[in-house]
Amino acid sequence: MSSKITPAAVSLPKKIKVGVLGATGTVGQRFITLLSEHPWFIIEALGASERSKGKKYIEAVKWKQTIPLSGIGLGGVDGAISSTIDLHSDEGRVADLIVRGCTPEEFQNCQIVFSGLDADAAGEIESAFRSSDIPVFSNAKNYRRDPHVPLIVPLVNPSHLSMISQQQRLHSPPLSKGFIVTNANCSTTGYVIPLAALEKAFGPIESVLVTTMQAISGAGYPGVPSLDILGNVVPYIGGEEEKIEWETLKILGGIIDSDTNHEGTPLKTFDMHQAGGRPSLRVSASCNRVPVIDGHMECVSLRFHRRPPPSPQQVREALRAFHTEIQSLGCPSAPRKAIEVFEEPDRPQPRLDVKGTHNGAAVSVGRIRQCQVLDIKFVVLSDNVSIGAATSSIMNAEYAVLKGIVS
Ligand SMILES: NC(=O)C1=CN([C@@H]2O[C@H](COP(=O)(O)OP(=O)(O)OC[C@H]3O[C@@H](n4cnc5c(N)ncnc54)[C@H](OP(=O)(O)O)[C@@H]3O)[C@@H](O)[C@H]2O)C=CC1
Ligand SMILES: N[C@@H](CC(=O)OP(=O)(O)O)C(=O)O
Repeated sequence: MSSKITPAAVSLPKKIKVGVLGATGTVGQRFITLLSEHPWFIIEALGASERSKGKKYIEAVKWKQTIPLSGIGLGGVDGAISSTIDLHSDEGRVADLIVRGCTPEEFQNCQIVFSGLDADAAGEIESAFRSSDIPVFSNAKNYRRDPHVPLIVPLVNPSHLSMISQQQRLHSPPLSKGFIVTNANCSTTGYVIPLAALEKAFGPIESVLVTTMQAISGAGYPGVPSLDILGNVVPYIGGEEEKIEWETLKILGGIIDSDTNHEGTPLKTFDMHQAGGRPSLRVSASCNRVPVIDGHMECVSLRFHRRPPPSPQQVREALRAFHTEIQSLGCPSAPRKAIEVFEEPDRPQPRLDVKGTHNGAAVSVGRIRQCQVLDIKFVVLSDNVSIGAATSSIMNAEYAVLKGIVS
């Protein structure tokens, strides 16, 4: 039985003060770009390592976004029309914020923090924020396997946020506001969205083969040395295949009642895609780094449990029709269409299609065809830094606000 969050009686959100941890990195910069246009969230504080602490943001960061940093405001934009500020006005500028250390004391005014922290630092820092009753929406891998931490792809399983109350209850001491929610690995996020659409339309998938071609920006800045990647393909990304194979099960699975704890309180657990007599889902991933700047491309072949399987045309229609709760609720960062389906035989392509028509918040699928070994195969393209990271965290937070989980 999957556990559902009941809608809270919340009125439309007021301005919410947010912080960004790891604000100088690739994901941190994308957070800032997106938050600066956000209708509800206002950037209150930025944090990074000791290397950056105490400097003005513009001096600490190697800014790599296409919008100039000097014109970026703090967000909370009514109507979310534009973040562009008048350079001669007194309005707050991200560029002038002083970078703080990543301690909860320095983020006390924040109602939410978004984390783009390096995984080497994220474990302790995110835990300290949670213990200080500050909600954390993280991109780092550290807590994805925690049995009480939701691993959320917002276009797939936002209802897993219902596990937050158990996480807070079991924390010592129990928490009223703090929690950790994680995003998935960027390659997992991209391909799990069409998988979810297909399971919704045609029932369980039994097996998946996925081969990734991952952009350099996935490795952060400065990332893979140019002499390793220019004119080359590197057929190994440490830990990536294991993450895709495991995370897919937690995301596509449900939440079930499990045991009781030593006090006799009933506990819930993630079913890892196995409850309700579903056949277990087997995933095999092969990951490659390719000389592309942004956009992870993935070739997917899969077999359905149902026989006969759906035709390529039925698959196409199901992907086009996929509509998610995040969209129905009206989360401001949700794409109008979750999946863009291409008919052209040579699309999607990273250089042409990575942003799509939804500023990187949706995924693109093309080349849907029959597979002679499994049932169906296709290619999926996702913006690894947007839907694969920052946009997903922001959508998770929007959902939590609308459900009254964050106030
Ligand atoms: N890039 C991508 O496409 C994706 C990345 N992720 C994950 O998101 C996280 C961020 O990735 P990315 O932005 O690419 O990484 P970067 O290496 O570009 O940025 C890392 C950030 O962490 C900060 N940092 C490093 N060490 C510490 C420390 N000891 N204390 C406080 N802050 C620290 C850095 O600050 P400073 O500048 O001061 O060193 C910087 O702001 C990682 O966990 C990554 O695995 C997830 C999905 C996709
Ligand atoms: N490893 C991914 C990005 C990433 O950081 O993944 P994770 O958050 O799962 O460690 C890539 O290089 O493209």
